[in-house]
Amino acid sequence: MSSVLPEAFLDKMQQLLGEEYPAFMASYEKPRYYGLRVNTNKVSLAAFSKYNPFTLSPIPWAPEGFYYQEEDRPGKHPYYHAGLYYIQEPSAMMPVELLGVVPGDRVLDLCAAPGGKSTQIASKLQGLGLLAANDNAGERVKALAKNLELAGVSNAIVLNEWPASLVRSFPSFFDKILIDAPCSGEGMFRKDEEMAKQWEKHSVEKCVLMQRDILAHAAALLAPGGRIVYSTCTFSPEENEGMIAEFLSGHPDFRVAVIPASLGLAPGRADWLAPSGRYTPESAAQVAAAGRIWPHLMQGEGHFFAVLEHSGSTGEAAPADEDAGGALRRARAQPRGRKGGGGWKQAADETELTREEAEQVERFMRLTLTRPLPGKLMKYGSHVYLQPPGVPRLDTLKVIRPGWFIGTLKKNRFEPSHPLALGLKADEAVRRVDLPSTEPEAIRYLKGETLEISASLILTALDPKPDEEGWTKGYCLVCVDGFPLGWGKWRDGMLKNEYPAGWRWT
Ligand SMILES: C[S@@+](CC[C@H](N)C(=O)[O-])C[C@H]1O[C@@H](n2cnc3c(N)ncnc32)[C@H](O)[C@@H]1O
Repeated sequence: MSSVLPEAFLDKMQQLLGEEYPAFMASYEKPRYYGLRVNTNKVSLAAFSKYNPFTLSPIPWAPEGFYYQEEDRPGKHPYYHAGLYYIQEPSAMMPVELLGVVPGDRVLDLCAAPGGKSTQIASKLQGLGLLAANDNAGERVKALAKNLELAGVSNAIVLNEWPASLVRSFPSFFDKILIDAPCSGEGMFRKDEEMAKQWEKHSVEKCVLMQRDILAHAAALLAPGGRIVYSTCTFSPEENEGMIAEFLSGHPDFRVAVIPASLGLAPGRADWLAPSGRYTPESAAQVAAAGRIWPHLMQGEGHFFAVLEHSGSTGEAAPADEDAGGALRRARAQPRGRKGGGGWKQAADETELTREEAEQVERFMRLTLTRPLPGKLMKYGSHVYLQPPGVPRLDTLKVIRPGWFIGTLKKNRFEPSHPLALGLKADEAVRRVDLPSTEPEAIRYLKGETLEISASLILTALDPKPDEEGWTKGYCLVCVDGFPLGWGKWRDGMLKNEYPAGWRWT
């Protein structure tokens, strides 16, 4: 593999690493690592270990993360379609671990597509608080929305914005912000040879410009006392230590928090920073507290991480042992800013359902679900969403999902969405059918086939069971080993397949 690495990159790494360079180069001849992360929003680790069909071993820095073997192919299992895990490079699980998310936090994932870290944040939130997942790339943001829906996330909004535009709607709003920055990707060359081929000498300078802009706006989006994690998958000091030193020089109310030694990270390389007019010697010295994953030292691809803590509105540093929820409580006490003017995408009152529309949704819920769902009902066009509490007005922003997409208003009826099915627990549906993952029916369902299912196989969480004739007829949640896959419509022994075409097993 080392033959595809660009000469200029190799020269640079040799200069930086000195004696360590041969060990670094030897890592390119070793196979890459494969990782998956269990979605604890849907299944506990203990329950997953009972069902797990793969050969897994734990990733030391991520409690929900596991290495798997290449031949396991977890993307080709019905559990993938139930959103029970996300396939993610092991090092990429570190930034969210460092963010210290607790249920109830307001979290912004600023550069979020395709959503690996957003789904991890959502697992940590456990359905409480708010995740705002944003990416400025129009195509990539669609994958982000889909991955959040597959993961069954009900408390997220998805935005397609530039950071500067977010500041107008969310000034000093978020308790935690993740910046998984666009970068020159040098740490990914072993995983993806194409990235090595695309690397060019000037990519670092281009990325630095983007990173500077993103970091500056993130500071304005953070609540007093909040935390930013900045991460890249590249080695270049300009995009890492240099960027952080520069940020600290312009933002004296932030400091780099020390990363627990138990995570086993190599330190930030303050010694790689030459004197520069862009940062002070004091800021440069602080970056030693940042962390790096080196492919020759740990079982993952190359990454950089810095935890940036805001000192709090009083100007005093937050106590080191304060729990992450402390930042949240302080932040909650702050008055929140409201939107700025200009460029309305949809007037606020257009998002309200008419009485008839609200009744249609309510009727569906009563007939199909065992309990009402929390959140504020709203519509964008004919699409109905449940928005988590605490979201300010979004009408100046490009909104991809203003909340959990639960269904569509049709003429005189409400049609449930696929994301609604994926965000439910099996016992929340009045009717469900449970397909074993070991039988072919689960895959036949995922391929879009109609299934023959006798009435005796329609289960319900209602106790006592409904006694009216024909209760088994209607929308039925199709599950694999007890985990929702999607909707079917049952009638007279046939389960009409409602699995959407764009999601099907191929
Ligand atoms: C490293 S990738 C993010 C990967 C993602 N966090 C994950 O775990 O799946 C960086 C992302 O930043 C986005 N991006 C680039 N410039 C941006 C900007 N100015 N504002 C917001 N997002 C940006 C890119 O479109 C890209 O999707």
